[in-house]
Parts: sequence; C-alpha cells; structure tokens
Amino acid sequence: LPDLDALERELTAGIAAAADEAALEAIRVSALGKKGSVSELLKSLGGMSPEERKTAGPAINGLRDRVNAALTARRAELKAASLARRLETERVDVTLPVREAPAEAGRVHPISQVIDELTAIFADMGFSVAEGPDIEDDFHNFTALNFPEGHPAREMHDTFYLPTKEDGSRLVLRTHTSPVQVRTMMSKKPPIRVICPGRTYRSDSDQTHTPMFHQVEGLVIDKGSNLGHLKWILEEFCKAFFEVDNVKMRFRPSFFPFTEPSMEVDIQCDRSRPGEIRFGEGSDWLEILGCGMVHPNVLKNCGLDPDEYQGFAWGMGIDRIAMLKYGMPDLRAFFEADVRWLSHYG
Ligand SMILES: Cc1ccc(OCc2nc(C(=O)N[C@H]3CCS(=O)(=O)C3)cs2)cc1
Repeated sequence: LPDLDALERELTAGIAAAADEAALEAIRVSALGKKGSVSELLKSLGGMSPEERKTAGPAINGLRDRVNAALTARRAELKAASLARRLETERVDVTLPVREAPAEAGRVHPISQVIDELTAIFADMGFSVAEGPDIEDDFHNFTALNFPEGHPAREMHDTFYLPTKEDGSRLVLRTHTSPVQVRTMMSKKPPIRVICPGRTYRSDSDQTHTPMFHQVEGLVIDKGSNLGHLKWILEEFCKAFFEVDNVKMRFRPSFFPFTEPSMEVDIQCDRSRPGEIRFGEGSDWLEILGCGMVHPNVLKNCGLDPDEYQGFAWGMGIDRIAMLKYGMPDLRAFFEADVRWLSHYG
C-alpha cells in the first residue's frame, strides 16, 4: 500500500491552502474524482485478498471520509469568508444623513399643474370643483348617463370591472368623470356649475392611450342655459389655457348618449413648424373636447324635470392637452415618475 499518511497530509494541506471554491473543487476532483488518487485506491480494494482488505479497507475508507470532511469544512469556511467580505463591502450605513436631494426634485407633476390651471380658469367663471369615487357602480357610470344596456362602452374591452359582488352587482373603474356630475345633480339643487377633474380608466390601452388617464368634465344646469353660453365658456377657457387673444373654434356634430345635440370642438392651430404647435393661427384644426346639451333622460335619471331645467356639459382628456401644451412626445412618460423628466417639465 502506498504511504496513505503522506497522501492524507498532502491533501489536507492542499485543502487548507485552497484560496477559493474553484481551487477546492480542483482538489476534490484530484482526490475523489473518477481518476482521483483516493478513488483509485478505493478501486484497488476490488483486487485484494480478503486478508489484505481487512486492514486496507478501513484505512482507505477512513482516508476518503476524512478528505470529504476536510473539503466540507473548508467549503463552509470559504463561504463564510466570502459572505463576511460581502457584508463588509456592501454594508449600508442607514444612520448616515440623507444625501441633499436637488431642490428642484420636489416639483408639481405636469398633469397636476394642468388640473390646477384648468380649475383656476373655470373658478374665475363661477365653477366649483366636484370630485367623486374612482370605483363606481353601473348606475352612476352608465345607466344614469343614458347608456342603453348592451352598449359597447359597457364591454370588457373598454371597461375595467371589479369582481362581481355576491348580490350580483358589478363595480367598475369609472370610464369618465361624468358620474361625478350625476352625483352632483342628485345631491345639489340647480343652478349647478361644476367641473370634475380626475382619473379615469379604460382597458383599451395602446401606445397612445394608457389604461389610466385624466379628464376634466364640466356641467352647467340652470333654467335657461343654452349653447351660446357653452360657446362663450369654451372660448374663454381656450383663450386662457392656450394663452391667445382670440381663438377660432369649430363645432362639429357628434353623438354621445348623455348629450343631445352632441358636438366635438376643434381649435385652429398652426403645425407647419415640425415639433411645434401654435394656437389661434394657422390652417390646421385640433380636436380638444366634446360637449353638448345634457340629454333629457339624463336630467330625469338624476331627478330633474327637463321641462324646468336644462344645461350643457363638456369633457376633455387632460393628458393629451398637457402633451400639446408642453410639447411632450410620449404619454407613458407621464406615469414613469422619472425625476429628470419631472424636473424638466415640472
Ligand atoms: C351628467 C352628465 C351629462 C353630460 C356629460 O357630458 C360630458 C361630456 N363628455 C364629452 C366628451 O366628448 N368626452 C370625451 C372627451 C375626450 S375623453 O376624455 O375621451 C371623454 C362630451 S359631453 C357628463 C355628465
């Protein structure tokens, strides 16, 4: 038998000197791999007489076990050492004072800026702000607004539904802020002049529509409110918001279940310069909102007598308007909360 003690001394010395797991693995293979020194000895047992095996067996198996134990112990040491090193180098001292955040980081998000601007403009015309829940029921989001059962807007491809409640009723993420006007008409006596800014949700999102977007709707209910008043209000709004002295507007016939007649409104603009848009001049038109006289069914659904009260309403998407006004290329950037973007536009 070769000098097992010398082999053991050589292997244990090599294991102790192994600086990392790769070195250790090399030693393991040289001793216990297919052609390893210890593996060869274990194979040689097969060719021995029973007499020889009586002493050689325990000796070689003992060597293999001691080498395995030494490898395992060293592997644990190396792991512990690498963890200790990582804990030391990656240590975060949470007691350190915070880095001075750049002052401009605390900015108002452009969407909030636009909402503040819009509410201020309408407040000057006697409007108050009304708010309501983002999670709405079927009545306030659709039925009260004269959407017939089965109307495509009620479908899942447009509307986010919450799980059906045990009484079978279904809640939705509101698809517009119109339910707020419904709630206002049901809780306040006319005259009503409200604007309803807020988040709205539609599930047909694509690269120009995000599933959550923002709207501002407006509602006027009184005894003799008519389209002349609506035209004036929208003109005043556009002049103030787009900061122009006069603005040409175009009212195109349209259809919404909740208004009759319904119109879409474009304002005149000049887009001849690439990446730039100017309002109040040029020969181009930009759709900015929809509006109309509140449908008599909606008045009735909200508890008002259409022979006594009438009024008009409008709705506009804020994200698009903000993009136009601030010249933003990509709607998604609104919702990524990138500090650099916010400080640039904020
Ligand atoms: C009780 C009540 C009665 C009538 C109402 O009419 C709100 C209106 N909205 C529009 C309209 O075109 N809205 C869209 C513009 C772009 S958008 O963000 O996709 C929504 C026309 S009239 C609201 C509430």
